[in-house]
Amino acid sequence: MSPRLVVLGPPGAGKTTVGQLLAERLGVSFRDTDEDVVTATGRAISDIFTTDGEPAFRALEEDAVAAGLAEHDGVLALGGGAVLSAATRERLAGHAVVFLNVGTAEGVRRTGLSTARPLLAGVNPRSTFKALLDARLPLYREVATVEVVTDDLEPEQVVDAVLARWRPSAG
Ligand SMILES: Nc1ncnc2c1ncn2[C@@H]1O[C@H](COP(=O)(O)OP(=O)(O)OP(=O)(O)O)[C@@H](O)[C@H]1O
Ligand SMILES: O=C(O)C1=C[C@@H](O)[C@@H](O)[C@H](O)C1
Ligand SMILES: [Mg+2]
Repeated sequence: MSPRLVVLGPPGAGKTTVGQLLAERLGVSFRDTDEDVVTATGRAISDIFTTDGEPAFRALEEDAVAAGLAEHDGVLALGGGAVLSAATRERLAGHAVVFLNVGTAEGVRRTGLSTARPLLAGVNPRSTFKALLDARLPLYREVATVEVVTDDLEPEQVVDAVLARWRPSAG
């Protein structure tokens, strides 16, 4: 079993929003590794980050991604930092992987009103977001088979762009 599509990108790129819409359009189910970590631990992601630290969250996330890739046949959204794991990047080889990109200004705008994102909770979310994006862009691109820049698109338009460019050659 293998996901039809894996969706990744930075916070606010729309992995959850667009991933759900993509699943609806394709008539398949949606799964989100952030949600899987919350379900498995019974804890909020911000609590895991604050109490146990980021490495503990990354270990849980790596397991959630491996399980999702092995068990899920619909659309699988990964946490924004999942690509930081070399093991995860290796596991993504051969999958249809959509990179939803978003620039700093729009990414901060979309995530700015939420306190649920521990990595962006500091004093300067803009510089934090930019640093995160700079560090991760090569990693997202290393594993992606399709990239869509979402800044000027509504979620349904992002879905249209993904479906227009994704060729389901792998089934
Ligand atoms: N293309 C878009 N245009 C406008 N708003 C968007 C778009 N995509 C997502 N949003 C909005 O941005 C916010 C963040 O979207 P979403 O939660 O889907 O991002 P995410 O990539 O799953 O983030 P995270 O990494 O934190 O899980 C939501 O309020 C959502 O409605
Ligand atoms: O970009 C990140 O590192 C994160 C994104 C979210 O999806 C969550 O996985 C968590 O808040 C960390
Ligand atoms: Mg999400």
